[in-house]
Amino acid sequence: MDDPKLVYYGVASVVSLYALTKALSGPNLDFIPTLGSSNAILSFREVYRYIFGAKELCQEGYKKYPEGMFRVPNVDRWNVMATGRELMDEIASAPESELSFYESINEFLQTGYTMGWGIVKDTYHANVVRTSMTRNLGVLFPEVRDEIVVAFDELLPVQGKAWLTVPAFDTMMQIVCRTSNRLFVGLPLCRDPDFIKLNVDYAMDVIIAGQLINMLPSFLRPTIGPFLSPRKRILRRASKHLTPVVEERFRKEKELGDKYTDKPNDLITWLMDAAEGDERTVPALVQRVLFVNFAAIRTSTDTFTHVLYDIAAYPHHVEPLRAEIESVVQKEGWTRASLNKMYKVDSFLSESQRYWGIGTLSLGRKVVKKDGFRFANGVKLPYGTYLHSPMWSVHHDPEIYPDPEVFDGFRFSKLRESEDSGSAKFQVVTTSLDYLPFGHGRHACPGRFFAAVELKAMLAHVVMNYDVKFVDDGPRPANQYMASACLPDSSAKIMFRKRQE
Ligand code: HEM
Repeated sequence: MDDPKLVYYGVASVVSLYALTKALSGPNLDFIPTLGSSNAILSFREVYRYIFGAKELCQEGYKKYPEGMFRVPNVDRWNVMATGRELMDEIASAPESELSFYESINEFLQTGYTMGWGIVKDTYHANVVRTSMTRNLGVLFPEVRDEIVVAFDELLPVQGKAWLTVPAFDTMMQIVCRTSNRLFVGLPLCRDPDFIKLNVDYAMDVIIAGQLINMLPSFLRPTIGPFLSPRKRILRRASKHLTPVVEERFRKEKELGDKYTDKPNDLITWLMDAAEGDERTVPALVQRVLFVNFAAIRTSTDTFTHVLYDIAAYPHHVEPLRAEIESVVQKEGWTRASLNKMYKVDSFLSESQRYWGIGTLSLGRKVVKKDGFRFANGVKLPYGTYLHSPMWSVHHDPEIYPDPEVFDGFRFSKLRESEDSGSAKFQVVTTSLDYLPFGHGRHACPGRFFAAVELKAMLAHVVMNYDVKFVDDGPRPANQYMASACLPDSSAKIMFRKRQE
């Protein structure tokens, strides 16, 4: 690219194509105020600001349009942001037939191509996670705890007083993947290196493939989409591990009928019990296990890496956390019920999610009602509009959270203790219009009960067994802001040593 003219023409074509796409596609939203220019070409500066971190742009709109709406430009479309409790409440409670969570997420991930059309058509897994998985968290807690202990021991073999340096994100990803799969597929598969690796790879590859497919014009997607998708490749790898397990369970079911009472208590069984029609086949069940892994692993790993950085960045929390955990465990041991009594542990996780969170937006929806979605205030958004709420701004609003720029790991436990009988209101799993890391309303994350158990047990394990610090006693590694994502630095290293008394 020595010729500057080529660069110029290249940039000019991309800008024109982008402006043309945005101007021609998408609904007319001229009546919603914009930040920057409302002209498709001139809004390019805001597109750039959006891509390199929606946080600041949305904060500007949140201040300028409280209890209202504004729109921010993404590369190929406008995103409408709704602020204020009333509008957010309407979004969270709107039916799927009017504001669709699934259409919004499926377009982002191109789910049909990246994870199969069965997942798009039938979302029964959400119910399985919400009901069977959550119901079993108490009885399966010893397994979750065992996997955490074994995984940390194997991945962090600290000795004496020596510090051990490890890549933070990759190490936590391994531990989260193993621990989650102890509940999903059980031993020994949850520890199989290839099974872990393929789930980790899939979690990363789906996002990339989804974005690439999104760049294609719709008419090319059916032809090119499958080639860009990692689905078949990963499904083949996963089938080697899972197909014999699922086949064996189908065989026993056929042979023993009602007498098949010693079914393993895991995700595979819960899915088999709930699946119907085409979804009750071996390949569909294998794909479904992969999908639940996708929903669980990246979200939980990013969240826990933030938590780990916070332990190192705000070490004055460690002693009070240790005192709380020690006192509860001495009386009751390690159980799900005892974890529920660790208010400070719960609070630290809540605060980390409030302060950083893995995204800066929440309540992503697409208007799918043919004649548009009308809010109670009379504003009507046309069919096809993409809608969000600026979560980061809500979480940093001083009217909602006093001193929002202070990281106070015990902010929520203090609120809980000040209410009657340890109110459920300030627990990490309780979603609200003021607390949105797991969404809110109809589609609030069904896996949050499991995620909370797993991440609190990991946090408690870390503070009870290790000292943690950044390499060279440096500062907290900077987050990576990309569009609406707020990701912890995934290349930073962190140091552990055996806890010194
Ligand atoms: C800290 C970890 C996690 C975070 C931050 C998180 C966050 C979210 C969010 C924001 C949503 C969308 C909610 C909305 O727009 O209203 C969601 C949906 C979902 N999550 Fe999670 N999640 C986490 C862990 C998990 C885990 C461990 C599982 C499974 C075991 C899971 C399964 C799902 C599923 C299936 C949905 C789709 C819900 C539906 O179909 O209505 N998530 N999650």
